[in-house]
Amino acid sequence: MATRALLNWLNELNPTTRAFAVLWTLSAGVYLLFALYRTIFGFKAGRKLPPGPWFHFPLLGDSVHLAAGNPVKFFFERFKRYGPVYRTQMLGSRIWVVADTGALRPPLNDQGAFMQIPFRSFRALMGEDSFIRETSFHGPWRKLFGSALGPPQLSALVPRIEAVMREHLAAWEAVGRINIFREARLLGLDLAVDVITRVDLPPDVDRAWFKGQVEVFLDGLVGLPLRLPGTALWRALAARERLVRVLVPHMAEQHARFTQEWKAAGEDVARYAAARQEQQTSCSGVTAATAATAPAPASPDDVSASTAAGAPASNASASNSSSSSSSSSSSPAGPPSMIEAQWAGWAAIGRGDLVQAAHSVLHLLVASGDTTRTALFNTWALLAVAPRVQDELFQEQKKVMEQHGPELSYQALCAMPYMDATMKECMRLLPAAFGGFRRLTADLPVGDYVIPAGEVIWYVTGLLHCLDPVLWDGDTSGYLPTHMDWQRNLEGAFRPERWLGGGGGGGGGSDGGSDGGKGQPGDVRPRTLSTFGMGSHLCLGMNLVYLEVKLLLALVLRKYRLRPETPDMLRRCRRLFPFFVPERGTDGVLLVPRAGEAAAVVAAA
Ligand code: HEM
Repeated sequence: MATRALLNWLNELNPTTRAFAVLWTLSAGVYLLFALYRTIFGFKAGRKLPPGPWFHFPLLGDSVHLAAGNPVKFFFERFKRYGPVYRTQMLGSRIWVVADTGALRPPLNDQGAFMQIPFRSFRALMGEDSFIRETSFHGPWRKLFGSALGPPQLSALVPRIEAVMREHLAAWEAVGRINIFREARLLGLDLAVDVITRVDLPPDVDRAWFKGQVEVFLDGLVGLPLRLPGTALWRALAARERLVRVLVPHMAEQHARFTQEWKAAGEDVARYAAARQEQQTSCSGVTAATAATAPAPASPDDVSASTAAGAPASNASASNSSSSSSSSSSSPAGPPSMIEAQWAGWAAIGRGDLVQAAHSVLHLLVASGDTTRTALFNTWALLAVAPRVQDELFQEQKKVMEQHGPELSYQALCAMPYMDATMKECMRLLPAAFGGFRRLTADLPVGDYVIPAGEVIWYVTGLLHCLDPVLWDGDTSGYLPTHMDWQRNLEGAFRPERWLGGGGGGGGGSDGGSDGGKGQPGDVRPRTLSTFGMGSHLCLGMNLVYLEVKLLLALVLRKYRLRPETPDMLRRCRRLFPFFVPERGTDGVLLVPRAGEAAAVVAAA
């Protein structure tokens, strides 16, 4: 009956539409059969495979659900249904979400797995290879990269970061408000291009044009893998070509210098790192590498290492070294730059050519561009709706100014425990990165299940924070546990004081000697902060990001209160994945001068 009705309907269509309908139905059928085949027979028999939803939207998978809704809520629902390991689909890739920190430990420490972002669009733009997977020299390479971001280097970066920020602040002050979403992106781009990567451009290339092309490139990274004219990936690939064309001739000289040094070090990362460190010590009189290399935490859930490294170390000797940590303009006798560290990594796997060197600049912009802007925006967004926290921060700034004067030096930035706590709390509630991926090279047992070698696993930051063994009591009956429900209970969820408390909920005072913040009995220090990764690939830019966000907040909050033009901006926000995108027109924040208060403090200081 139904078949006859279908045939009649088809007969009534014009030939072109009919052909199209038949083709579409056939391809949908083939796709479904293929998906079924892979699900049933795609794995070796005899293993208990983790569960997952039986249906996924073709190509898009769970990105459909995630695009409109709170992703933590979404993953928490899945966790309730399937437990700590389940199958999902994202942008054409099958992925296994793993929320069991014990099971994550080996893969996150490069045992039976390597780092790989599975999204095809990302791989098309960034390439398939990565030297970061090479365990034989990953340790020395981390040391090399880390030495470009030690306390002396960070200290030297402060004035540059501040100059860029002050320029932006002047523009916001002129109109008395900030569109925090757009402005965070522009500021993030300026910091990534002008300060972190320090791209040096030929005089005839417009920097604004260059940054515009970088934006197009970044926009194509996480999207549908469609290389069709007009798609984000298509435009990003074209932007990449243009950027590389500009960079290649201009960086030839610096790259030639690097190649010479690289050869002199026997084309070995450890020896190159040692040689650079030697030069650095003899140039500036300080050894940055020891403090710079954040040690990988012993285990993924041992976040004490990651949280301890989550802010510039207060006791680090912050030399006022003027040594450059720039990429394009550093001299070979100075400390290594981040880009040189990248080049060493590529050269070590036989990719030391100039074109790859230009691609490395883009890789560094990816590592630092959207992540930094998301950290800036997420922090602003939470603070704008939390006047209590703003006031606590202002009180802390008053003390910092009394002790260090009005200048925002590296030392002053290291003396802000409540600000550190606020940053961590923002990164816990609204992580600037949604986790990391590993491709398994060996079967991974998780509880009763086994994920086969070859599959991709994903630790979802927000879910791990939700299941924090210290904050979560195991109750799955509610909407979301209070410590993550910032959309409906901001005061209960957003509590920087947690990070100042000890294990028993003692409130402020025990972290770095702060007396800032009003702790409550429930303010227990969280165990999990995975925003910057876990295990042996813990983010190397973490201290830099903390420094940037703290500097911006100090600059703004010393003079202004932030007041959102749309007070329920956070609740109205629909798009949170992969980055928090507010509803159009709701991200305006007013700069309300602190009038006499601020002026009096500055005068006293
Ligand atoms: C808010 C900003 C940032 C966030 C949230 C972030 C997050 C992360 C995460 C989650 C990882 C580990 C990935 C994994 O385990 O799969 C990572 C690694 C890394 N990040 Fe960041 N990142 C940020 C900013 C930066 C910046 C500014 C830089 C450079 C200046 C940077 C450089 C790196 C590098 C080089 C690694 C690889 C480390 C390794 O493989 O040993 N990141 N980042």
